[in-house]
Amino acid sequence: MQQTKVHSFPSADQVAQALNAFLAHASAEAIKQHGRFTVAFSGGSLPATVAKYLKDNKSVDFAKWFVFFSDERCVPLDDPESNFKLVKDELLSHVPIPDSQVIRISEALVSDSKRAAEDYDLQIAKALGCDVVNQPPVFDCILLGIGPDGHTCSLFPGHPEVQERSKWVTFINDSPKPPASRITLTIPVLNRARSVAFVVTGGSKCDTVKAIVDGRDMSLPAAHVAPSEGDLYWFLDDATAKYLTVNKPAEFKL
Ligand SMILES: O=C1O[C@H](COP(=O)(O)O)[C@@H](O)[C@H](O)[C@H]1O
Repeated sequence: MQQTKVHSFPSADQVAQALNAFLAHASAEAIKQHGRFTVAFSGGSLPATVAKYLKDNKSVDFAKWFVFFSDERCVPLDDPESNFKLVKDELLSHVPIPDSQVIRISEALVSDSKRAAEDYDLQIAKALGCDVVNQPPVFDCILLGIGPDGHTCSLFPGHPEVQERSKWVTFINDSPKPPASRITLTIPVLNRARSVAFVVTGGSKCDTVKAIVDGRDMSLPAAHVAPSEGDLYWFLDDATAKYLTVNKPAEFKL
């Protein structure tokens, strides 16, 4: 891992402003270096925070974005539980990302999570032009949330998917948080990204964030996220970061 950078801001609104600056910068750098920006979104509370200012940022070249999902619930794409629908409603419907560059779960396979995961793996390989066996995917940025139980993506404490090291996308049919069937990126993929950013606001997960960031409690799946080459960011509000003893500047510097 290059560096862990923890930022804590007085309000969730300021977290959204910092994320806007962070993603505009990460996007511009990636496009300068290799002509596109590949970014994976989580669901839950994250898309609204990420999109709040970003959706109106005219400096971002959204036409060169390729959007993926760090996890997805196995439900139809218009279901309120769908992470794709969340990201679409918050961001994709407001910015000019070509639909063909939004790599989503195959709706025809949502009743079979194993096949949906295999298919998503192939879709990622095709979109990124990599060989899934020999060239595992390297995303420019992966945006992650956490649950109060320390889950991230659909990697839940005590579940075998957390230990998956050979597949890049796997599936779960007994998620403790509904819906039960999901697909998810695995730890090796998260740890090959050029940058990973956790976004947590609201205060209710302050103990969990403390256990992950300060405690490195490996019983919590989010503590396994440690990009080998990339940087790891935490974008927090003060209510969530209140127990952290690490340095946590309230600014994001380019
Ligand atoms: O089920 C999920 O939960 C996590 C956390 O969601 P939040 O609403 O507590 O922020 C989310 O990151 C993940 O993508 C989602 O599928």
